[in-house]
Amino acid sequence: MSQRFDAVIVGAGQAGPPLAERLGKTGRKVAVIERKLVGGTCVNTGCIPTKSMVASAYVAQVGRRAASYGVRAGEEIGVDMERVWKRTQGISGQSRGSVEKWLAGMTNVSLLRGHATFESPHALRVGDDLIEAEEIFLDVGGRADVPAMLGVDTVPYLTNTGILQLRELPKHLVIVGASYIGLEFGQMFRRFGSQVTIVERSDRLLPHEDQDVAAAIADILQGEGISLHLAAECIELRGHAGDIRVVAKCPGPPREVSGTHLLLATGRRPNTDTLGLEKTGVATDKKGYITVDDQCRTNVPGIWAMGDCNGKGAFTHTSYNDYEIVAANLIDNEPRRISDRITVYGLFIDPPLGRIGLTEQDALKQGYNVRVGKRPMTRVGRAVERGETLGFMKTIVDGDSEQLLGAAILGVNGDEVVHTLLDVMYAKATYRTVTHAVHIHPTVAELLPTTLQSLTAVARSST
Ligand SMILES: Cc1cc2nc3c(=O)[nH]c(=O)nc-3n(C[C@H](O)[C@H](O)[C@H](O)COP(=O)(O)OP(=O)(O)OC[C@H]3O[C@@H](n4cnc5c(N)ncnc54)[C@H](O)[C@@H]3O)c2cc1C
Ligand SMILES: NC(=O)c1ccc[n+]([C@@H]2O[C@H](COP(=O)([O-])OP(=O)(O)OC[C@H]3O[C@@H](n4cnc5c(N)ncnc54)[C@H](O)[C@@H]3O)[C@@H](O)[C@H]2O)c1
Repeated sequence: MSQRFDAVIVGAGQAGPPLAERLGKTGRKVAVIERKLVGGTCVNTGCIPTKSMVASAYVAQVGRRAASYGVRAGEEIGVDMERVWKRTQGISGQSRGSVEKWLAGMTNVSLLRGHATFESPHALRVGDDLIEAEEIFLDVGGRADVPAMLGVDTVPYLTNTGILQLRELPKHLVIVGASYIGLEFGQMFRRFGSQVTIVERSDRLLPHEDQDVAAAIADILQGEGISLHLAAECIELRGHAGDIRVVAKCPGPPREVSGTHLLLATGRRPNTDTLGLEKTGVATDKKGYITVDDQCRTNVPGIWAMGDCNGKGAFTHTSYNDYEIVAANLIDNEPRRISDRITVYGLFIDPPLGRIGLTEQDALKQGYNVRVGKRPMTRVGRAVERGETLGFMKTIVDGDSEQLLGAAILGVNGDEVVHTLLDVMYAKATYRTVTHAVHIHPTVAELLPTTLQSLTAVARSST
């Protein structure tokens, strides 16, 4: 059967549903095509389930430290993975249900179930149906990228999807990849009670972060008993379920770690390989990310790409912002641009890292007159009162314009506190806006003015 719509959105992740609502309200007849679970990665296998599990892991950790707060916690802390799983599935399921209900209530919007592939630039096949539209918006997201390691075809492994279904605690979880996914899962499973080993090919954690930030994160994780094996390349997988070995064959002599379970957290790839893009002429880069301009338009008129699949961001907030950019330009005649976006993300280990703008190393590379203000969390009253003093606050300022270039807040509430500085950056105000502001006592944010009053010049060679 052939059906005609004014607009079709492929993928009901973070950008698709809000755009459907806006387009439907303009009077367009809209179809949203989803092949699997409404809500996409974030709701079902990403942010929401992982942050729910991070919360369980946090409670376990606080429980272990209860005596230091003068609290008698009773018996030894134990984690019931079945209940952690049920809680996580409950939260994720509730969120998915909300998106389903939201979509169902939208004016002029139909949800079609199935995998969409292009037949031509303005026609998509979904099962037996041909869906045609002048405007097509791709929000197809991505999935775990599994490298072609030796042994990967025979040795059982988990990705972010499978690990969320574990209902028993792994005795020893080995993780390949020490970035967002590897570190968040690594710390939470350690706190649940697993032995955890993380194997990473770079010679330090998080090479895109400043050295001091990466080193502090390594200390935090090692302090909880996580083993880090860095500079591990040419990885070969060996063994079988329950007895898995990860062998790094270079550089230097082979090094082997073994465990009961294996998580591959080695990056993501876009879901563009099964879209039939070759029938549209839509350009992609060599990794398969759809090439878009500053308004999320592809090179083919009438086709847009939003979210993880365009490679301009890899977060829920960047995907949602892509929707805002498309809606602003297409519906509101407002020239919003991807390039106006300031880098912002959290790494949800505990304590969390809140990051905005440039790192110190990147600011120096870009030739700024860099000034850095730093303060350890041991000198933040609120952190001391809470007994959570790991990490530090770091602010990076351009000495010429006095504008904030970036910040890294690794510490209790760092993921929230960093927004104080982000909004000042969006306002293009100078850092003195923060130093002149009166903040609530006792909070972590109240020490941002003091941190900014301690700015010192950084020489180019210091990173
Ligand atoms: C473990 C993990 C934790 C994360 N934690 C965070 C976090 O804390 N904060 C954060 O900001 N980001 C986080 N992310 C990233 C975040 O989940 C993604 O950036 C976000 O979900 C991207 O949204 P999207 O709409 O671009 O794509 P997705 O959410 O992936 O949605 C794409 C949708 O398209 C559907 N689809 C794909 N191809 C087709 C097709 N051909 N036909 C029909 N439907 C199709 C898919 O089924 C999917 O539902 C995390 C990711 C992972 C994996
Ligand atoms: N807090 C958050 O916002 C959050 C949380 C989880 C995931 N995410 C999103 O998910 C995406 C994917 O996260 P990720 O951590 O899987 O990927 P990533 O691309 O950030 O990091 C992959 C890591 O694996 C290492 N690696 C890759 N191949 C390897 C190999 N063959 N051997 C050893 N090490 C190898 C890389 O050096 C890198 O450190 C991120 O881009 C992020 O946007 C975000």
